[in-house]
Amino acid sequence: MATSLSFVLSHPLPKTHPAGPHPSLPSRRSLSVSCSSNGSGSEPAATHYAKHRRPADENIREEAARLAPSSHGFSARYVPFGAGADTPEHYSLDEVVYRSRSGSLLDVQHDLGALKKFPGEHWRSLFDSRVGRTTWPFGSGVWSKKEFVLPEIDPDHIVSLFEGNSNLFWAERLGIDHLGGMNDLWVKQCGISHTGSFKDLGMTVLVSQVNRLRKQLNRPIVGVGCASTGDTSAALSAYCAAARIPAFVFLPADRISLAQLVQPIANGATVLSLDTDFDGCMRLIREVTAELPIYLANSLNSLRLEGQKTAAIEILQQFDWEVPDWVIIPGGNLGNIYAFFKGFDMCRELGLVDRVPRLVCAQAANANPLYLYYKSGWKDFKPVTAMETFASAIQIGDPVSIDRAVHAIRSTDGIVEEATEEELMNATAQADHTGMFACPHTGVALAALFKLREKGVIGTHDRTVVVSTAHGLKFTQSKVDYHSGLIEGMECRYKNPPVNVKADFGSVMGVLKKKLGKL
Ligand SMILES: Cc1ncc(COP(=O)(O)O)c(C=O)c1O
Ligand SMILES: N[C@@H](CCOP(=O)(O)O)C(=O)O
Repeated sequence: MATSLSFVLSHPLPKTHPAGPHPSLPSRRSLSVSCSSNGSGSEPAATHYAKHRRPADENIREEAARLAPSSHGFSARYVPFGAGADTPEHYSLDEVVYRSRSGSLLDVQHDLGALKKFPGEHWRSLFDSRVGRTTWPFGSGVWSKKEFVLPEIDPDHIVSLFEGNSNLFWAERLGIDHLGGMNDLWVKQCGISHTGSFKDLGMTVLVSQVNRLRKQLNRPIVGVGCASTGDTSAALSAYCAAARIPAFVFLPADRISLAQLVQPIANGATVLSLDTDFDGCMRLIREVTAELPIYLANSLNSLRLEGQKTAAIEILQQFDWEVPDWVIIPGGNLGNIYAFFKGFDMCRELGLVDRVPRLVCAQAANANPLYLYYKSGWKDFKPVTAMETFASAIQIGDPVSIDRAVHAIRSTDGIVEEATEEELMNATAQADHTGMFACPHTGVALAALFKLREKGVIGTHDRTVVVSTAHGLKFTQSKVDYHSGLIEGMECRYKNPPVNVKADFGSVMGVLKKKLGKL
């Protein structure tokens, strides 16, 4: 068991753990410790607090560098997706590699043996102790789980905007009014985030690793690039701007929202608006990154998913490490559904929880290759040409992570559901009427929930989490269209258009009396 001083400083242990004391937080960094843990479980006298503010000329990154070790025995590497711990093919995370020798996807494989030296209770206490702090880099919901994410990176190379720690709220009225009295319905607000989507969780990890490659290992990486339906590019641009790394984004012209388009522009990225769809942009960025030393930031790069999986760990944490029954996630390129699976499964494997929830992947009917594959009994996967959908960020017909998604669904006795344009827009509007401001992708997940409730698959008292993937404010045009009732072929049943009224007392009173009469 580790006994070095530096290890103890970066790994507070439960008091009862034989490996050593559990310095209460957050001031463990200012402990004037002069001895290492002796493994006896007794509290060394030296663990008295001297709570000093860091010197005025030192920032939190420098403070972390002074106090934290850069390595502590945990490690991770790339392996072909689905490979076991004994695989002969593996790569250092410092290599620039996106595919295995046979062309399959890669996965980040952690040394679970090393992590298992500590019981689940240790990890639960450690992660809980870091929530809501400003200690670098643990103020981030992603980096507060650093040992499960990128254990070997030096905190000094981390590029973080203190992402994560997003709200998981009880959707009381939505459950009662619209879902037959569901009383344990929750929404994980991954879109209430720095750039307005869950992509921040993955991008902090990917850009941090690039920062390490450039700064520590002097690799000639000239920038980072992605194809995007709007959210990946926004996150990439923000994190690259924070780290002074050039960003290159390939966007399908006229297929993303104005708010999403303006994000990379404002953050100083090189924005290429291309006359093709997302799948076309994806093909181009893969060709370009094979040719130029531009690092690929799409979720084909499995580093991203290491950050995204922390949203699943956060959900468990927010439920005091109780496992929900269902988690519903909208799917496009299909990295995120696997990231959630990985987060949940890692916690099961390491004893933080004893099972995983059932996962539902929700797709827009206009871009539903996973749904069709699922319906075929997993017999026949065919990419589709994705049609226009209000859930524009998931308008993807040839998802890169198809194999990862199938694994996630099958391993959790999961389900794939789809939502038509009318279903997703109605679900969004209904949720909004209960106080949310859901994006259309969240609408897809909500519509899937409505359907699974109607079919009786999800029960009234099942603890269910809907993952909201982006902020509704990025997609206001869809709401304007809906509430104007101007969408061709759509009833817009829950529309609530503004009333144009003459600015005189009588007219205003007339409108209000009519309205009050209906309440
Ligand atoms: C807002 C939003 N929701 C859901 C998704 C789907 O995530 P994934 O591509 O990982 O399936 C994306 C991106 O594709 C997105 O931007
Ligand atoms: N919705 C995504 C599509 C690309 O997905 P990625 O996870 O592979 O980057 C986006 O916002 O661009």
